[in-house]
Amino acid sequence: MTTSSAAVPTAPDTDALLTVDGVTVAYGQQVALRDVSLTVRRGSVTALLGPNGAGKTTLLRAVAGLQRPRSGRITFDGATITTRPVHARVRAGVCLVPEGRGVFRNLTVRENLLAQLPRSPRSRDIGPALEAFPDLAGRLSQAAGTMSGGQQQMLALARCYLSNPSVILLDEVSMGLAPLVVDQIFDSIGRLAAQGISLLLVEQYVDRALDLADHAYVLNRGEIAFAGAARDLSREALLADYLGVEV
Ligand SMILES: Nc1ncnc2c1ncn2[C@@H]1O[C@H](COP(=O)(O)OP(=O)(O)OP(=O)(O)O)[C@@H](O)[C@H]1O
Repeated sequence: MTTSSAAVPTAPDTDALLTVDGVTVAYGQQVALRDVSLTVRRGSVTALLGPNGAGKTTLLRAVAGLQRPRSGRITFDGATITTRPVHARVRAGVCLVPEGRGVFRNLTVRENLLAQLPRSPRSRDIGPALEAFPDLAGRLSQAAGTMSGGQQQMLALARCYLSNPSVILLDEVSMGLAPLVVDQIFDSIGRLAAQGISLLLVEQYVDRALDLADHAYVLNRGEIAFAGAARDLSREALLADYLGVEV
């Protein structure tokens, strides 16, 4: 019997940390994601771009376990996690910084950080977060809701960081912040990436996202319109070719 070249198995993508494979998500009759596939490689930054309503938040929520796909598969670190509950995904190393920050406004900075940790007293150490986000160290007793938007966003990042993630899903972390503060946030997430944490970055500041990213995907109306190297995607091409906006 002869073997054809088509029968040669392809090597598994050992670089892949997170894989979204043919995922469809619908809200009732409305399909928000249609057969979407995406890979986040170990130690890489992946930008997920697209217009309002494209399905970016829905994709992050599906990966985090907040939205059940209608079909398709999500794998993380070699295991299928499509139907695993949120807390199991956090424990495995998947953390979401949601749109709107997701900090407890009435709790202090210290309480917000402690709330991220397991109950066991031995593991109640918020030191690593304060080392990574030193601006929070002087604000431990301050109610999170009384801090600036940028400081709250830092706290949201610090909370994620404490769960010792392998991948952080960032949903428009720069939303509503002044340009100088956006710089600080990007510096912080650049430092997380430099530590080897993979990032899946949904961002309205396309240029900044593409500067930081290795890979990029463009979602449009629930479908992938571009997948490739971030350096191959300019802001102009994104607008003109994928979103149909004259530039
Ligand atoms: N809870 C929901 N119920 C019904 N439809 C929803 C719900 N959440 C999102 N959608 C719809 O799903 C589609 C994708 O929304 P999604 O928020 O994922 O897009 P997005 O790309 O993150 O947009 P934005 O940049 O505005 O946040 C949109 O048409 C939206 O109206």
